[in-house]
Amino acid sequence: MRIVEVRERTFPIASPIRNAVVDFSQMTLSLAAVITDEVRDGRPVVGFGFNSNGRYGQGSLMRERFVPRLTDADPDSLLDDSGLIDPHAAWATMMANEKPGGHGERSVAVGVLDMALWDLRAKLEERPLYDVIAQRHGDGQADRRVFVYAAGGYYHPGKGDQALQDELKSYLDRGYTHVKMKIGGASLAEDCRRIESALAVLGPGQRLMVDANGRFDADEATAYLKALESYDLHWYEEPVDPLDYEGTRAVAGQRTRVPLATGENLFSHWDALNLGRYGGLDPQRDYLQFDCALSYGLVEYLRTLEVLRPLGWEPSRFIPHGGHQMSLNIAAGLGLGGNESYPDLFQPFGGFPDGVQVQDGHVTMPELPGIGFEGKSDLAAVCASLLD
Ligand SMILES: O=C([O-])CC(=O)C(=O)O
Ligand SMILES: [Mg+2]
Repeated sequence: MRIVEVRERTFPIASPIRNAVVDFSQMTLSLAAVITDEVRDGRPVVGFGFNSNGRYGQGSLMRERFVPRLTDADPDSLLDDSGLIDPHAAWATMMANEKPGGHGERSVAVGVLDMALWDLRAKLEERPLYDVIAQRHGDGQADRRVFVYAAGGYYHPGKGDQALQDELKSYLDRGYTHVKMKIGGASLAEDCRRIESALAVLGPGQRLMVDANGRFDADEATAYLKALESYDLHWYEEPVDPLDYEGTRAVAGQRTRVPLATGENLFSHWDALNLGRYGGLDPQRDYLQFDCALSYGLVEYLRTLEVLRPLGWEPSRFIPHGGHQMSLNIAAGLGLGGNESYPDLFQPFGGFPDGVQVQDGHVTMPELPGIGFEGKSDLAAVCASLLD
């Protein structure tokens, strides 16, 4: 079998919301289709992938470097002994002639293609990707029940505390137990009022995460932490710039009972390892949120898990950013702590296959071949549009 063509297109995922640092009025993503000459049920087998919110579409990098490397390669060099596409070999081919370090936007372009290659691989095996991952890289058995939390609580023009409460309550009504809201885009006093409004809806039990999107320096982040300590929070996310390991360490060293979470904007296993080495985080208390769709895909994510394990980080402390089905499959296949979800945002790319309900803060993965995109009809239609 061989890859005959890779198509990509940029799609808008714009939304009139903002966090502490960016608004999403111009947000886009790249969707890619890896098309093969393997025919099943009269149709070629195609793998799909896309990046999650936050880093925009990466079509030019794919067109100029990563796709030609795949399509120009000796087709046999991309296969393993079973004669099926090997995402690890394809990854090495895409990354030929790329220097180490400087993990900017190329990690997004490769992450999109890596996702499509894993979707392809699992479809060729006619199995759910979580099974492929569990067998090849986990303990052999996937756990199809995955914790998910609802991310939202953005700043929005004219949105008051009542609207925030209504939003968060609607997530609870849809089966979520934990919800996330933004902080750092208003004064500390206003954010405290918003947090209190949210907690009034949620009740006790550390059911609220707050996300500062890397907005603060260490002193501001620590001042926020002092105020946050009086609330019963599940975690305090990205208090400082993700590359500010010293700042992370300063916040983490305050010895509070508020867990920290970070990592969605670190894009390589080296960056992750540096966070683990120098960020002062506690593997018993804190959480890591690396998102394969932004950071070179599952091939690199496996390296990240591997280098952090000796520092005490078990897969259960990883809860990826991004709200996509790829990370749901990884969570089920490798026993991660769960996955983010955006119930009302970034559609049709986020979310779950049709009919999958959130119950008691968990979803149960259906048995669909590949990642499962074809089981979500609105997403399947967008994927299919790439093949017209
Ligand atoms: O607002 C964003 O950029 C998304 C984000 O941080 C998250 O989902 O944690
Ligand atoms: Mg975040």
